Amino acid sequence: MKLAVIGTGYVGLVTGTCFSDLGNEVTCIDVNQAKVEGLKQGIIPIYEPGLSELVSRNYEEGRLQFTTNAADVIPDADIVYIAVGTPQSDSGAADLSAVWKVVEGIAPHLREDALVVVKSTVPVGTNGKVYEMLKELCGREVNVASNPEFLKEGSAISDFMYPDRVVCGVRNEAAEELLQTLHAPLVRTGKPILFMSPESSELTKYAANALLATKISFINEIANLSEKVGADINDVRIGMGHDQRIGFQFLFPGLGYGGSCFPKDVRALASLAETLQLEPKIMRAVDEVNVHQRASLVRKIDAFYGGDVAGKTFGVWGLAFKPKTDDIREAPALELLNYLADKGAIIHVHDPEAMENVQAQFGDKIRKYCKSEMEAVDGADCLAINTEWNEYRTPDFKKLKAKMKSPTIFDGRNLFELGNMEKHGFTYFSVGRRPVDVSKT
Ligand SMILES: NC(=O)c1ccc[n+]([C@@H]2O[C@H](COP(=O)([O-])OP(=O)(O)OC[C@H]3O[C@@H](n4cnc5c(N)ncnc54)[C@H](O)[C@@H]3O)[C@@H](O)[C@H]2O)c1
Ligand SMILES: O=c1ccn([C@@H]2O[C@H](COP(=O)(O)OP(=O)(O)O[C@H]3O[C@H](CO)[C@@H](O)[C@H](O)[C@H]3O)[C@@H](O)[C@H]2O)c(=O)[nH]1
Repeated sequence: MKLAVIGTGYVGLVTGTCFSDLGNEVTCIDVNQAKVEGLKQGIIPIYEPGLSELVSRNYEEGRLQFTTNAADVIPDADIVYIAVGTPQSDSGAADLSAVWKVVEGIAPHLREDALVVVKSTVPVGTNGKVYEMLKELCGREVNVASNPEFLKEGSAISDFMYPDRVVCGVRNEAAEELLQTLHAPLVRTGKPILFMSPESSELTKYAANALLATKISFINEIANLSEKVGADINDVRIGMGHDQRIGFQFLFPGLGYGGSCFPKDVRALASLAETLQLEPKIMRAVDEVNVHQRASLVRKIDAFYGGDVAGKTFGVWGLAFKPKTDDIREAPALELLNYLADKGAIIHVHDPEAMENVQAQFGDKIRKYCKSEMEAVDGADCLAINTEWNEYRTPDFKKLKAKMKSPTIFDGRNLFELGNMEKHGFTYFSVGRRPVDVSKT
C-alpha cells in the first residue's frame, strides 16, 4: 500500500517507519525542513531505541521517503495519516491548529478513493469535523477514519509492532477493509483490531491515558500517606498488585507523570467534559495531585536545607521524563532545575540522552553537563535523582560516597534499598518510604 504520513515526530516517524518495514511504500511529510533534510542523511531527530537502524534500512531499500512537499505525495497515497502534534492550548483544551492546517493542505490533492486517518490524539468529534471540512473543501465525500496510537516513548517500536490491540474508528466497510489489510501483520499473534465509531475510538484513546494517569496519581497519594504513617510504599504497592484485579502496572510512585501525553490529555478530557456542562471531578483531581507530586523532590530539598541551597553543589541524575528517551516535555527534572537555578545552586547534570535538549533550555544556568554519572556527583553536597535510567540502579556506593562532599541523596524514583543506604552511611530521602538520616544516628 502507498502511505503518506503527515507529521514526522515521535508518532509519525515511528508509524511511517514501521509500516514501511512491513512492506508498504511510505512517505513521511513534515513542515520542518531541517528535520526532513536530516532524515534523508540518516540523522534521526529523536532518541528512540532501535529507530535509527529501522529508518536507515527502509530508507536505503527505498520503501521509506521523506519530504516537505505534500502535494507531490498525496495524489498517489491510498492512505493519508495525520500525525501532527495536538499540544495543550492556554485554556487546557487540545490545540488542533496543526490538524486543520494539514486538512486544508491535503484537500486539493486527495485521490477520490483515498482514506484519511487521524492518528493524532484529538478530542471526540474531531474526526467528524475533519470529514465535514474535507467534504466542503473537496466538494465530495472523503473517507475519514480514526486510528489512535498507544505507543510509549522508549519502547515505541515494540509497542507499535506488537500492540495489545489496534483501535479503528470507521464510517464504512471500505475503511474497515483497508485498515484491516494494513494492520493484519501486526496482529498475527491473535491480538484484536477493534472496529468502532470514530467517536468511540477518539474517546478510547483519552480514557485509556486518563485511567493510567489516575493509577499514577492514586499511588502517589498513597505514597505521601505512607510517609506520614510509617508504611513503606514499596511493600504496599506489591501487596496491592498481587490482587489480579489491580495488577502491578502503572503503580510506581515517583515524581508524578510527565511527557507529552498524560498531562495534556487528562486536561483535554476534563476540558471537553466541561464544555458539555459535565464536572470532570476525577480528572481534575488526578491533575492536581500530579502537579503537587511533581514538586515533591523540591519540597524535600527545600525543607532539608531550610531553603538555603545557594552555592551548594547538586549532582542531578536523569533529566528525561522517563528512561530510554531524550524527551524532556513536562519532565519533573525541569521543576528541580528551575528551583535550583533560581536559588543560585551550582548544578551538575547527567542524562544518557536528554542533555542536549536541557542545554537548549538552560544553557549556562547549569554549570556542568557531565559525561558520566560519577562526574556529576564529584564534590557534590547532594545527589538528586529524577529518572530511573538502568545505569543509575547499582552504583558502586563506596565510590559514590567518596566522590561526594556530603553523602546525601534525594531519590524521586526509589532506586535504592533503605538497608543499603544505612549500610553505606547515606542520608537518603525517597518516595513513600521512611527517610534514612545518618546525621541523626
Ligand atoms: N509522543 C507519544 O508518545 C505519543 C503517543 C501516542 C499518541 N501521541 C499523539 O500523537 C500526536 C503527535 O505527537 P508527537 O509526540 O509525535 O508530536 P511531535 O511534536 O513529536 O511531532 C509533530 C510533528 O508534526 C510536524 N508538523 C506540525 N505541523 C505540520 C504540518 N502542517 N504539516 C506537516 N508536519 C507538521 C512538526 O514539525 C513535528 O515534526 C499528538 O496528538 C500526540 O498526543 C503521541
Ligand atoms: O508506574 C508508573 C508508570 C509511569 N509513570 C510516569 O508516567 C509518565 C508516562 O509514562 P509512559 O506511559 O511510560 O510513557 P508515555 O510515552 O508518556 O506513554 C503514555 O502516553 C502515550 C501518548 O498518548 C500513550 O500512547 C501510551 O500508551 C501511554 O503509556 C512518565 O513520566 C513516567 O515516569 C509513573 O510515574 N509511574
